Amino acid sequence: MSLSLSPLANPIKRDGPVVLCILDGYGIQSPKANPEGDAIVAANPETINGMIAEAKERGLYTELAAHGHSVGLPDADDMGNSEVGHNAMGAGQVVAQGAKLVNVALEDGSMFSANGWTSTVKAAAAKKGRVHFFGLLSDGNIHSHIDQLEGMVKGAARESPSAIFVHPLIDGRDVPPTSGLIYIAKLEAILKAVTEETGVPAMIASGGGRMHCVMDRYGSNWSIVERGYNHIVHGKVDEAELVSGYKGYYTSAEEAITHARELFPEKQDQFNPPFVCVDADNKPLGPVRDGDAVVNFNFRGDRAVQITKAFEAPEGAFDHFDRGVIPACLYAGILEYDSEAGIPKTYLCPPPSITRVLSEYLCAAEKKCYAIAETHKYGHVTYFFNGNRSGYINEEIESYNQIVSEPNEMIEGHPEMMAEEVTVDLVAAIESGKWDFVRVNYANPDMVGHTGNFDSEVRCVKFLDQCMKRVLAAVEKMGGVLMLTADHGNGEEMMDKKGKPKTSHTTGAVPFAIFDPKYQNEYKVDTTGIETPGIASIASVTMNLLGYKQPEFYEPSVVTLE
Ligand SMILES: O=C(O)[C@@H](CO)OP(=O)(O)O
Ligand SMILES: [Mn+2]
Ligand SMILES: [Mn+2]
Repeated sequence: MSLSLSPLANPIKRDGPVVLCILDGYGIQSPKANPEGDAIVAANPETINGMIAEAKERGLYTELAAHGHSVGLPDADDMGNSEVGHNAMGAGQVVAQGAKLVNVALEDGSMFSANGWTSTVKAAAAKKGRVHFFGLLSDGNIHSHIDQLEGMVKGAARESPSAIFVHPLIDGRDVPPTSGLIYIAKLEAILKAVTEETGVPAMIASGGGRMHCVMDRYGSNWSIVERGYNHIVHGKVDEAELVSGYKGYYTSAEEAITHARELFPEKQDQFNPPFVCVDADNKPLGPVRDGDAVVNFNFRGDRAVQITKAFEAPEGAFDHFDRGVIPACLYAGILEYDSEAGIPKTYLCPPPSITRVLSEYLCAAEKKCYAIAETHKYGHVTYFFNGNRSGYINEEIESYNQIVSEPNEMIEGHPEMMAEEVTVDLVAAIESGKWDFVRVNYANPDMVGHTGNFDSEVRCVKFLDQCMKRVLAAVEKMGGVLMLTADHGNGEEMMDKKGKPKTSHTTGAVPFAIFDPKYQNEYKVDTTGIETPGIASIASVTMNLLGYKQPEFYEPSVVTLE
């Protein structure tokens, strides 16, 4: 199939660029949610609301679905997330996502006969090695799912390894902020049943909070990865963690987490310190040894790539931290995380195949494309947007810019984050006249949303509104067109029904508004005949605004040209 696009008979003509502005986590509250928790409404962002009001008046506005089946998730009520949201916007197609593919491979058993499994778990077990699983312990279904872990632990036990060790990272970001012990109890029950039924000893060996141990992304803070590597591989808790009476070494995960809660009541699960489970002689239960298999059970790539590098890079080819004595283990990821870079080398389930993405078409049409975000979301507008591929499609006509983020992701005290720097760069890109298509992700509403701090979220939305004023002015000055939208909801639900802080994403729809100062009624936003208009439609709209028809297999455009 060729990548050439057919031109529209009557394309709209504008001098300036087409801009896609993604306010990450900026959703529309669903009627079921707590209205008191809507920080976006509370912030009353005048510029954004004014722009949306104008778009509504002109017929240039709609709401788009950004969760569940609209973005390829297994269940209709799965909340949205950045990976699937940016995949959908950038690919124009809804593909069955990793969450679903892993479920299928577990249900039909194909995971257990594939090479990924036999060359790691089965191979280690055959030599009486042990099998380790590490990853995010929850049913958030954004990075992982506890049911998938259960399926794999059971599958591993059937191979009769000498032991199974799980190193859970507690969540509190995709599930309620301090719900970790609920999942730990579920996991303990699973492991107990497996041990009783198969005779293979299965236990929790170490763990920690996801944002403090292991799950950094885009190289923002490698010390998070180091901390996780140390508790998983070496059964070691860094000295710096042993403060205020925290011991680091406990007889069970429950004891460790309970103690951390008593000592640090203000910490959410996401930031729980690392712990290592020890026996009666204070020896770690399950550090990684030569010949063991290690499975990362997170299916989403952004926060899985760095720890994978730490496991896979040979001696001398890794300089992010000192890994100590590196065990010769057999490592696998549950899914392939980066197809371009080939990470990981071994995986248990093939990833979704996301091909023929918007960027490929635009590059083939020689449209000049610019992408920008701060570090925490940089890969979202590049790697996720391009179908989980790192790097450029065509470096000669594309430029991707990363504004370096503060390494701390708990930014409630500084909800402005790097939005000012992003705005300065974005305005310059729009005004440069160099680009046909500019895309930007503003991280704030989502990242601040994950702190569960309502007032910070309000402050962040107010600040973004100031930024948008300058962005819209630049678009107007250049005679361009801007689409304002989001990848999923978050900031519109900062409290649950009981008024408690809510840190997770939502199932809310997102706004889709077109700002087009030179508009002369040439087209309209029109969703007639589209059953559930979703954010995957945005790729088609982008093509239309640039003068092309979208390919037939793309989701229908929500724009009709007159
Ligand atoms: O922070 C993350 O990893 C996820 C939530 O788990 O958020 P987002 O999908 O917005 O990146
Ligand atoms: Mn997001
Ligand atoms: Mn998020």
